[in-house]
Amino acid sequence: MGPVLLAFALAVLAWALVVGDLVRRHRPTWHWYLIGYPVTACRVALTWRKVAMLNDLAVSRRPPRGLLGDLVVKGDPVRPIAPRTSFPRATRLGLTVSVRLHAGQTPATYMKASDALVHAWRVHAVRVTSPERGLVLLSAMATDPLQRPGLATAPAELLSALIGALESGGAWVMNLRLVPHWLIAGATRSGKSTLLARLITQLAPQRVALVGIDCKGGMELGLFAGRLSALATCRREAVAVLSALVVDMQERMNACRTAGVRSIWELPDKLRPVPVVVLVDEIAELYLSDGTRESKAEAEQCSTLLLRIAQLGAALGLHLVVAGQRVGSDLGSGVTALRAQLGGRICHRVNDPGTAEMTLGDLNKDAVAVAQAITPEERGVAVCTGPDGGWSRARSHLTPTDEAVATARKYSAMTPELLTIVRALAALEGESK
Ligand SMILES: Nc1ncnc2c1ncn2[C@@H]1O[C@H](COP(=O)(O)OP(=O)(O)OP(=O)(O)O)[C@@H](O)[C@H]1O
Repeated sequence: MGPVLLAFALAVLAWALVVGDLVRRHRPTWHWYLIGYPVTACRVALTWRKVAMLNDLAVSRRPPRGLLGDLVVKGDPVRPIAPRTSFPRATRLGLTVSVRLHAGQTPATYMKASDALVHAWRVHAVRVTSPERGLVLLSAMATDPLQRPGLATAPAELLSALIGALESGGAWVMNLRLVPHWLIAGATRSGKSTLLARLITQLAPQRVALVGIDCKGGMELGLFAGRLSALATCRREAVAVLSALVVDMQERMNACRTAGVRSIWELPDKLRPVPVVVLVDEIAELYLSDGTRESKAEAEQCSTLLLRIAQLGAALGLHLVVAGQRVGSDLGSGVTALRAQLGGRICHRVNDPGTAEMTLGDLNKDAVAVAQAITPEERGVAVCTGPDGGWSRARSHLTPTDEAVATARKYSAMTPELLTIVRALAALEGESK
C-alpha cells in the first residue's frame, strides 16, 4: 500500500501545482486570495520585527547610555520594540498594513524602508501613505497592476479627460477645471504623444477650443488639425498665437469685470466664452535660442506670454498643457517660473535625473525616485499628480494614432473659431509674402 499511497500523494501534488499555475495565469485575483495573500500575510507577520529593527523603525524605551558603577556606558539600545501593526488586510492583488508610529517617527522613515519591505515580503512594490496623524498605511502590491491595466471609467465632465488607469486600479483623470495647467515630461518613446492623443480624443467631443503649438513643424499635433482652432508650427507662429491668446484673455477679463464676476464660469451661459486648451509639444523649442538677437527676443517673448497665460488664464478659461522631453533650468529662468504655475505634473521615463527633479521634485522627492525607476519597456507608464496633492504611478490607455486622428476628424465640425488667433496668423502669413 505504501508505494501506491506515495504515488497517489505525488499525483495529487502534481495536479495541485498544475491547477495552481493555471489559476495564477488565468485568474490572478483568485490565485492571490487563495494562495498569495495567506503566504504573504504570514511573511509580513514573521519578518516585521526583524525588518523594523534593521531599518531603524524599532525604538528602545531605554536610553542608549547607562551607568555601570561610576562609569557612563554607551551602546546600542537594548530590546528595541517594533511599531505595532494591524492584521494585514487583503486587497485586490495586494494587502495593506497600518502601523502606529512611535513618538518622534515620521512617515519618511517608512518610505526609506519600503525597498527593504519589498524584498522581505517578496512583493512588487510597497507604497507608504499617512491617512491620519500618527499612522502610516503600507500598501503592498503583489504584481505590477499597470502591466495589464483594466479599462477604468469616469463620469464625463467638461474639460475633464479619462487618460488611463492608476496603480490603485482607479481612473486616471486630467480635470482642467480642478487643475488648470499641466506639465508632461518624457524621453523619446516614453508615451508623451500617445498621452496627448488620448487627451485630444477625450476633449474633441466637448465644447472646447484646442490650440496646438508644435514647433517640430507640426509633425505631432498636425495630425489633429481638423479639430484644432489654430496650429503654430514654428516659433514665429507660436509668438503670434500666444500674443493673440493674451489679447483674448484681456477681453475675457473685461467681460468678467463688466459683469462683476471673478471667472468666466460665473458668467451667464450666453456670455461665457469657449474654454481654450493650449497644447504645447516640445517646450524646449520655444525656449532655445541660437544666439542671434532675433532668436533670443522670440524665446523671451514666448516665455513671458506663456507665463502670463499660466498666471491669469485659469479663471478665464485658458488652460496650458505643456509637454517636453527635457525640462531643465538650463532652458532659462522662465521655465522654472512657468513650472511653478503648472500645478498638474506627469512624468514618464526620462533620460536625465534633472527633468524628473524639475517635474516632480518641488512636490515630492519619493515621486521623483519612482519616476526614475520607470523602464524603457514600460511605455505609457508615468507618475502623475492628483487634485488632492498626492501622486501615483499610472498608465495611459493606448490610443492608436489612426483612432485619435479619426476622432479628431469626426468632431471637426465642433471646432470653435478663434478670430483673434486666425487674424494674427493671417497677418503673419501676409508679412512673409
Ligand atoms: N499607454 C501605453 N501602453 C502601451 N504602449 C504605449 C502606451 N503609450 C505609448 N505606447 C507605445 O510606445 C511607443 C512610443 O509612444 P509615443 O510615440 O507616444 O512616445 P513619445 O514619448 O511621444 O516619443 P517621441 O518623443 O519620440 O514622439 C508607441 O509605439 C506606442 O505604441
